[in-house]
Amino acid sequence: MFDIASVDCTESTAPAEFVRSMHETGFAVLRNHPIDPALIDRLYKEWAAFFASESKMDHLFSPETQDGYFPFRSENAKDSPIKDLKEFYHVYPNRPLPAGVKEATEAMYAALTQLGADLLGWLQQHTPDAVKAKFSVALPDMMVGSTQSLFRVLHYPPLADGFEPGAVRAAAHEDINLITLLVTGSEPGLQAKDTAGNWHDVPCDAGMIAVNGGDMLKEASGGYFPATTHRVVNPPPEHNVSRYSMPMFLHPRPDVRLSDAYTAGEYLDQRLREIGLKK
Ligand SMILES: O=C(O)CCC(=O)C(=O)O
Ligand SMILES: [Fe+2]
Repeated sequence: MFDIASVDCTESTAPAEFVRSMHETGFAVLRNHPIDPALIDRLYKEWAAFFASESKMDHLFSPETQDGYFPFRSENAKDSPIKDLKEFYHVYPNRPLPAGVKEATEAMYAALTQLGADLLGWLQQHTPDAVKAKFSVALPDMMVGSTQSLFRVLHYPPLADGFEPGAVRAAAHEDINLITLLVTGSEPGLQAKDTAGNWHDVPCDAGMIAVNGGDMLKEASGGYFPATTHRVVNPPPEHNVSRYSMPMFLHPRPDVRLSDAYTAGEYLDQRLREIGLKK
């Protein structure tokens, strides 16, 4: 049974239901959450204009700081030889942003950081004591003072004629970080894999926020919270349109100890090399 909860954040049962779903499936979907729908709409409009403009090339990413614009086909999933069919922009705090998106993007970054801290509080509260004992500090405290969280704005363009066989919008992968808050895509396509290897559509209507656990949460919890494999499938030929989505990857401070084997900083460096974003 792979039951991704659709959690109404205003219900008293929300925290426990959220944590059950994160344990059993690695995913949960939030309704009635505190992120302003008008801000979500504004962001999608402003970023669509950015990706449609030639001036996006003036904002090419910096290999050192990893912020900025990553052109079409920059990234491959770990162990995948084929680049994904996407372009994206990486937002980090205290880095310049294109003028047309700056204000709303900074507001969204702050709002998702706050929501993420609240959700980590829910996880901390409803994790069994034996698992909690593994955390070097409480989960929300891992984020205090962190400037590492990454807000990624993704554009998957319509598929071009004759695109490389086997290429997909986003190949199967796990996220690296603690938890991801995904301001849901403008189009369907996100799927999560259960432990038997079956793929399930992640239910995300417009305005919902999908949450999933990453490798760092799995590492810190000794596997109690899985880092569920997910992917974005290509659209059917009769509906070949752009898709936008906006994941916020919550990253602890680099000095935070995840496990006996790794600090968060050591863990991140290793994974960025594997996905071709760092040399
Ligand atoms: O576009 C999506 O819905 C998911 C993107 C994703 O999984 C990622 O960027 O890690
Ligand atoms: Fe992902």
